[in-house]
Amino acid sequence: MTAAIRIENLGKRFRRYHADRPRTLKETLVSGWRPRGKGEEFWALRHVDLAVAAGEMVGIVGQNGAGKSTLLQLTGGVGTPDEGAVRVRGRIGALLDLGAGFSGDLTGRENVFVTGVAAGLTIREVRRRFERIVSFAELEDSIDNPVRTYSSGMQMRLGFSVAVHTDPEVLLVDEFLSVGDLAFQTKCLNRIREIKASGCAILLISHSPTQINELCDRAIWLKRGEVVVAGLPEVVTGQYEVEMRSETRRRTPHRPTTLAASGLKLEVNRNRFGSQEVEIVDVRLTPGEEIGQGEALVVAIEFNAPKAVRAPRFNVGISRAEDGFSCLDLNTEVIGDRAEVLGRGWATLSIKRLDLAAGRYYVNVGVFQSDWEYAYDYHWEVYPLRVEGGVSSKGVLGPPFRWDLEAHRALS
Ligand SMILES: Nc1ncnc2c1ncn2[C@@H]1O[C@H](COP(=O)(O)OP(=O)(O)OP(=O)(O)O)[C@@H](O)[C@H]1O
Repeated sequence: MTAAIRIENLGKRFRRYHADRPRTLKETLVSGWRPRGKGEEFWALRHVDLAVAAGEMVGIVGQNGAGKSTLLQLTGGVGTPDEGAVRVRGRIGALLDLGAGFSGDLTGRENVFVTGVAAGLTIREVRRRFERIVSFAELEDSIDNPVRTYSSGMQMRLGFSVAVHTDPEVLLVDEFLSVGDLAFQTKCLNRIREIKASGCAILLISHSPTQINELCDRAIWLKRGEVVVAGLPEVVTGQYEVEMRSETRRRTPHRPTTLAASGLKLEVNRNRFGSQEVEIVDVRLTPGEEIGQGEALVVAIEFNAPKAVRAPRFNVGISRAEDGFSCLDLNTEVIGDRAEVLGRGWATLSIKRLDLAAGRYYVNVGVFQSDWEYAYDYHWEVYPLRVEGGVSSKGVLGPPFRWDLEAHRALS
C-alpha cells in the first residue's frame, strides 16, 4: 500500500502546570503559598503508528484530552513531534479551526483568495472555483462584506467551503458537524464522500460513533495519547461506547429507588444511569403509552439542573421490547444545542408520524454531556410504548402500504 499519510512511533510532549495552591487553612500555614513551578512534562501522544492510503478514511475517537487534535495538528505540520515522524504525500486540506485564519477587515471575497492561495492554488485556480466556493457556503449576498461582520457560523461555512474546494489529497477533519444546520451538514457530508471517492486520504475526529461507522473504513481509539484499539469502525466504536457506559456507571451517585412523576420506578444502575447534574424529572408521551400505527408522537422531557450546565444534549430512542433492537435514535445535536440550562425546563421531541410495526417498545430518554462522554441522566426501558394496528410484521417499520398484483393469467 502506498500511504498518503504515514505516521510512525509518533510522540508529542507538553508541560502541564498545576495550581499548587494549598487547599486548607492548615496547609496554607504549613506550606505557605508556593510559586507556580515549572510544571511537569507529559506525553500528549505516544507510540502512535498509522498509515492511511489514498481514498481511505480513518476515524479517531477518544475522550477529551486524549490527543486527537494533537495528532491531527502534527499530521498537518503544526508543531514538531518529540518522537517519531509523520510523512504526508500531497496537498493537505485542513478542517481544524474553521474560519480562524480569516482576516476580519478583508471581505469574504478577499479572504477566499488569500486562503485559497495559502492552500496552494494559483490565483487563476481560485478564480475558476470562486463561484462554487461561495455558492457552497451560501454566502452570495455577503461575500463582499468584511468578514468581521459575519457570524461564526458564516465564517465556518466559508472556511469549510474553501478547504473542500482546493482539491486536497489529504484531508484532516475535526468535528465538522458543528458547521451550520442539518441541511448544510448533509451537504458537507456529501462533499466529504465525494472527496474521498476522488482518492483523498482522510483523517476524521468525531464524537459520533454513528458517523464514524457510516463514513470510515477503519478507526482508532486514542486513550491518554496512545492507540488502545484499531480496526473496523464498528469494533472500535463499540468498545469505546462500552467504556463510556462504564464511565457513566462510575459517576452515577448512589440513591434510593425513586418514582418518576408518572409513577414508574427508577433504579440507579439498573434502568437509570448518570451523574444527575441535569436530572430528568418527568417524561410524558402524547397521546399516551398506546398509539396507533402512523400516528404522531410527542415526547416531552422535563428536566432540572440545580447548577448551570453548558450545552447538554438530549436524546430520545425507541427500542423494541422483545430484543432491545434500536428502531429510532434522535438527539438535539442537529439543532446546534449550545444553550446553557439552569433550573427547570422542557426538551420536547415531536415526531410527525411513527410508522413502526405494531408491537411493544420502550422510549429511552437521556441527557448527556455535549461530547457524549457521559450521561447526566439516562432512563432506559422505563417508559413503555405500544403501537397498535396494522398487519403483524417481523420487520421494524409499519408504513402505509398497498399491494398491486398483476398477472397474465389469474389462478382460477
Ligand atoms: N499547547 C499545549 N500546551 C500544553 N498542553 C497541551 C497543548 N495542546 C494540548 N495540550 C494537552 O494535551 C492533551 C491532548 O490534547 P488534545 O487537544 O490533543 O486532546 P483531544 O483529544 O483533541 O481533546 P478534545 O476532544 O477536548 O479536543 C490534553 O491534556 C491537552 O490539555
